[in-house]
Parts: sequence; structure tokens; C-alpha cells
Amino acid sequence: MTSELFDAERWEPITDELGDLTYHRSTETGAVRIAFDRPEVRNAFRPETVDELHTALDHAKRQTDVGCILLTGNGPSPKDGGWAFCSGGDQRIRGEAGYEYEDADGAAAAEGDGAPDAERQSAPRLHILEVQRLIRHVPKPVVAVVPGWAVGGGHSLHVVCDLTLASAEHAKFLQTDPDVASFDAGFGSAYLARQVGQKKAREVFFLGKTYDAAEAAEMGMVNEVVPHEELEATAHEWAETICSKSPMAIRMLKYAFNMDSDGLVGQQVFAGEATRLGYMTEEAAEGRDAFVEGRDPEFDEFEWHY
Ligand SMILES: CC(C)(COP(=O)(O)OP(=O)(O)OC[C@H]1O[C@@H](n2cnc3c(N)ncnc32)[C@H](O)[C@@H]1OP(=O)(O)O)[C@@H](O)C(=O)NCCC(=O)NCCSC(=O)CCC(=O)c1ccccc1C(=O)O
Repeated sequence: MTSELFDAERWEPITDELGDLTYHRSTETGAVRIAFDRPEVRNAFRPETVDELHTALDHAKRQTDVGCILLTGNGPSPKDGGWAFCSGGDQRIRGEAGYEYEDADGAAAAEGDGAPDAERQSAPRLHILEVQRLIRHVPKPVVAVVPGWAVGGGHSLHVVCDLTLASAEHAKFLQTDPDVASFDAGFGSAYLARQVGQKKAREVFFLGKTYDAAEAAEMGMVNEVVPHEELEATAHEWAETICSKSPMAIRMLKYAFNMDSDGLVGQQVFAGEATRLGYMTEEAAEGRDAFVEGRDPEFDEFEWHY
């Protein structure tokens, strides 16, 4: 079973080769569903999980007929029935310099396994931040669909997603970073402050209170709260709505929203898309063709728009 909330009629697997995630594509709209699949540890991530998440997100990014990514956690836990989006880094395999691959099934870590970067990948990792940046830069909305706990690095992941939809009964939001001597000093804290304000963001980290879905929505870090049973159906509806809109407009808007807090990198990402749109004009084709044909460009017919 993928998850009690999962409707197998609406999704088909993209791959069965992931161990820590499930990855599906909607049969009805241009959406993918990526789900943490370690419910017995509240969907904590280990380096292998983060590698798979990066791979799935990058795959979803490159599907030009996919317009929305749903990120969620499978559940409930077979051990105690608890629900989770993600409880952050797996503390059991945290080493001195980062999270460590497990020898038993850490295939990428094994020497002589043919993986070109086996040595690099065996190093302790802190690469969830690379995933955060990918969520930020993927040119389509990523929706955090929160069926239970969003904690520590899992809380930061929901913060960095474009939208958050939460289960009324089971979603809970908690920052434990300072309890385990960790600190997401990037999006998890500073970007959270842009969402909920400075005082509230500091409260989240300094007091470590647990917020239910209604409180999180009131604070401004959750968009909507729905009954648990309706969570994934609502997420699918959101994806359908997003996918019905102009891909170009959604892409430019996401990057416009990001630019405000992403500095020159945000400007660069937005500008790259502006360049792409520019390349699609006859004016740009004239510049290219003139060079290729070894003549001066003829821009007279193009207007100085205002
Ligand atoms: C999530 C809880 C609040 C849930 O509480 P509860 O419902 O009572 O369930 P439990 O009985 O506690 O848990 C059930 C079961 O799951 C195990 N478990 C839960 N969370 C984790 C975890 N994170 N790692 C390992 N195992 C976990 C728990 O031990 C139980 O197992 P049993 O065998 O059944 O006993 C509560 O569980 C909780 O508080 N969990 C810990 C949350 C936490 O502290 N997470 C880590 C925060 S730090 C972090 O995520 C850093 C990672 C990061 O993003 C980062 C930041 C900055 C730079 C780099 C990075 C990076 O790349 O990593």
C-alpha cells in the first residue's frame, strides 16, 4: 500500500526503483506525486532519500507536459498509525560531518560498484539544501501536501514549497532544529520569517511549539486546511487548476515571487526565462540569422515597445 490517502485509480507509477520514495504521475492531469515512504520513522530522510528526491524532482522538472509537483508523505506508520509529511534528517545515522550512507544498502558508497562518483557520494552529506534549491528553481509550482508531522528539515521543506495544503486532523508543524543542535539558517528560518513575520518565525525556532494546521494557516505558512480524507483529492484539484493555466505565466510568476528574496541568483533565473522568451521572437531570429549569414542585422521593422 502506498498510503491510505492514495487513490491508485488516479496515478500510475513512474518508477518502482526508488527505495525511500514513491513517484507517480497523474492519469488525469499534468501532475506528479512524490512521496516520502518511510512512515515508520515519520518519513525522516537519510542521504539515500535525499538523492532519490533530487532525482525525482529533476525528472519532474524536465517533463515538459508536467505543470505541478505534489510533495507528500505516505502513511500511516505501520507501527503506531502516526502520520507524517517529513520529520527531517534521520538522527540515527547523523555522523560528525553530516548524514551518513548506510553500508548495507548504500550501493553508491561501495567502492568498485561502477558508479563514477562513488567516492564523493560516500562522504557524509548535508545535501537537503540542494533539494531546497531545486524546489525553488524548478519552473513549476511544488505543493507540500502535509498529512501529519512536518518537523525540523521536514518543516523547512514545506516552507520552501510554493504552496502548503494541510490535514485538519493530523498535520502538525514543529521546529526541533535547536533541540538536536541543527540550524537551517536559510529558507527554513529567514524565508519563513517572510511568510509569518519576524516575531513568529523566531518563536517557531526559539520556543519550539507545536502548531496544528489551523494555527499554521492563521500564521500564513499554510494555504488551506482540509479534512484528512480529502487531502489528496484536494491536492489533485489544485494540480488540475495549476495545469489549466499558461505554463509561461506560471513559470514567470514563480520566478518573480522568488526574485524578491533570492538576490542576484533570483534575478539570473528570472532573466534566463526572459532570455528564452526573447529568443522566441522574430527580432531574436533576425539577430541570429544575420550572424549566421554573415550580414548586418536588419532591426528596422521591430518596434521600440513601451
Ligand atoms: C516527529 C516527532 C515530533 C513525532 O513524534 P511522535 O508522533 O510522538 O512519534 P515518535 O514516537 O517520536 O516517532 C516514531 C518513530 O519515528 C522515529 N523518528 C521520528 N523522527 C525521526 C528522525 N528525524 N530521525 C530518526 N527517527 C525518527 C522515532 O525515533 C520513533 O521510532 P521508534 O523506533 O518507533 O521508537 C518526533 O519523532 C520527533 O521529534 N522527531 C525528531 C525530529 C527531529 O529532530 N528532526 C531532525 C531535525 S534537524 C534536521 O532535520 C536537519 C536536516 C536539515 O534539513 C539540514 C539543515 C541545515 C543544514 C543541512 C541540513 C541537511 O542537509 O540535512
